[in-house]
Amino acid sequence: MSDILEVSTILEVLRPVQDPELRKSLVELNMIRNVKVDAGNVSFTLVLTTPACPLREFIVEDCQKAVKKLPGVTDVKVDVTAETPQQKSLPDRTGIAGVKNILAVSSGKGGVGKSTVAVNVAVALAQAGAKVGMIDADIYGPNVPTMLGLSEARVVVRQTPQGEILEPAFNHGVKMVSMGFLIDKDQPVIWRGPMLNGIIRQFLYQVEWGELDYLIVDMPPGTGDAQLTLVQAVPMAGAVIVTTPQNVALLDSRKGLKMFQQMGVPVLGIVENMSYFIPPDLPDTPNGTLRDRQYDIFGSGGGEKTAAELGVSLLGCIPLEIALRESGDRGIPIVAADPDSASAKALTQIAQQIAAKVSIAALA
Ligand SMILES: Nc1ncnc2c1ncn2[C@@H]1O[C@H](COP(=O)(O)OP(=O)(O)OP(=O)(O)O)[C@@H](O)[C@H]1O
Repeated sequence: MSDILEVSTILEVLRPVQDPELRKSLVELNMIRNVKVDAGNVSFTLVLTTPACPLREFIVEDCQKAVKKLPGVTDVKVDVTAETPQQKSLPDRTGIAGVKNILAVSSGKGGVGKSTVAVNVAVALAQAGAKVGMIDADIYGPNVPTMLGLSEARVVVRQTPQGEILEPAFNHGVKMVSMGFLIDKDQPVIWRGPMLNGIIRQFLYQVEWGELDYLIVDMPPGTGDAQLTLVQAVPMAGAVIVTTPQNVALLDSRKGLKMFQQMGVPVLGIVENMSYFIPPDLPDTPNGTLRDRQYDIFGSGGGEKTAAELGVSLLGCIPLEIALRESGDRGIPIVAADPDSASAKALTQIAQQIAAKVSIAALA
């Protein structure tokens, strides 16, 4: 039998079996390893990110069912182990020359303020003296150019002996390329997998980034193929997950966290956006200004609780502030437009925490 059953055949039948939470192939997630075939006996290792995975029995059963369908298979043995992100090696990912740390800013859902956080963290890091680049990979709503005051910018393509090189746009101390530069704002775009992968690779490897301390990637929301392509392409120093108090406990953030962990990318922490509301322009009262008041519209403490449950840090909470939206629309990020505002202070502290966590992770 051993001459008919091959390792590649086993992997082929296992390919449709998905991680139930991420809804992605176990084979593509590199969770199936060490496949062995001895006559009709098949064995392999299933590598989880946590030994306490509540769905492990289901996953094992799905794998066994898939392999047992193959003619000639008499027994399927699945060894289950867990590998923490730090233990994972990244043999197939190529770094970008001159770029020290690539960071992903992601969210489970759209509209939670992911781009706002990514842009302000980038500008805050640049204000602190770091060399910073940004890739706006949000195919659904590439709004980083507007937020950085670069909505009219276009990438310049230069022909070099090594091929095409893109010159990034630059403002507020940040170099940036965006999906928005490539598309007509009024035309809906249907990105096909290979085309999107090509552009992502071009943004990573064919941009004149020069020396960068941080390259921040504003990811598309969710955990789809584009996200997977990005995390698989380059070695990322860490990921930051942005959420709102209402979404914080939802499966979306958990899924994002799991995707990064599964792909060996350390999750630096969660940012809770729109945590509370600070009313503007309210009169002074004998007991101080009403501006000092904060309204916990969506309740409080959710981010902290979820971060603790998921075993990651809460990097900070950003208030819902009209000035933050206005500064984004005007193309002057709040950390530059009004550094003393509550949201700017929160964002600057978040940037400092990210920088600290990246350097600690680099020493580990
Ligand atoms: N804390 C906040 N206070 C006020 N407005 C905010 C805040 N955070 C984000 N916004 C506004 O909410 C809108 C959506 O934010 P943003 O574009 O950053 O979200 P996103 O998660 O990147 O969305 P998408 O997935 O659509 O790209 C923007 O108009 C932004 O200015």
